[in-house]
Amino acid sequence: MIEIENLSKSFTLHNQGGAVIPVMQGATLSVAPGECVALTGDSGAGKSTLMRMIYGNYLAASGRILVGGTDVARAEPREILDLRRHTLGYVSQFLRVVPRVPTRDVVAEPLLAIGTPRDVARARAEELLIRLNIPETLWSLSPTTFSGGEQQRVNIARGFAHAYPALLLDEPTASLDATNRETVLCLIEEAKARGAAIIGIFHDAPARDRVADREIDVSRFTPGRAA
Ligand SMILES: Nc1ncnc2c1ncn2[C@@H]1O[C@H](COP(=O)(O)OP(=O)(O)OP(=O)(O)O)[C@@H](O)[C@H]1O
Repeated sequence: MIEIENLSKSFTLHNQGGAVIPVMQGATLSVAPGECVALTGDSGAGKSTLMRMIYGNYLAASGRILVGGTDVARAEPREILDLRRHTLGYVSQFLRVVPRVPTRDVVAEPLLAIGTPRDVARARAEELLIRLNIPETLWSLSPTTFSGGEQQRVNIARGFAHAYPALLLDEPTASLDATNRETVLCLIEEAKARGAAIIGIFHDAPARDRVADREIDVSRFTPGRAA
């Protein structure tokens, strides 16, 4: 479902004389449907950078990133948007809040975007909001004023609303209480059971051990570092 071959990436620091910093070299990995692969490695190894390249936020210098047959490294912006709409979900660490949109619609939006009937999309959104303990009194409010933890749970609900065939999870259990953490782990297990290919970053080691089938140490792709 996800196949990454020989991926390299450098950052050009335009505000520092155009210095070119290589951060990744020869990254290769694949994730099958129903499998969860955890990215590990020290801080600065390149875990988030790899995830952002898979999502099409960062351009790769060379290599291939196949997600459901689309090469993200070479895709047109329109293809990337299509891929994100139908195939590839990304639960980042922070909710990007659109002012004035009610929480229920923030969560339902990925389903509405692919033409799901409004009542079905709303029912799924409500199911997730209940599971993630967002009180019903908040559903009609914009999450702009929510606490950090509430925003994170809305973000997770949104990320799991549509049954994406491929899913990127950046620290999905970070700073959650035990009950909500358990719910997120169950959502990941359910996504695997329906065949989603998942790549995750989990600093929560017990969570990683529970849901990940394999670990890939990204340090082995860091230029100048031994694996
Ligand atoms: N936008 C950027 N511009 C320049 N350098 C960057 C940029 N983003 C990341 N880097 C560099 O790329 C390297 C990898 O960073 P990345 O955030 O992917 O590491 P990480 O493994 O996710 O670390 P952490 O566990 O601390 O989040 C680091 O050396 C970082 O300084």
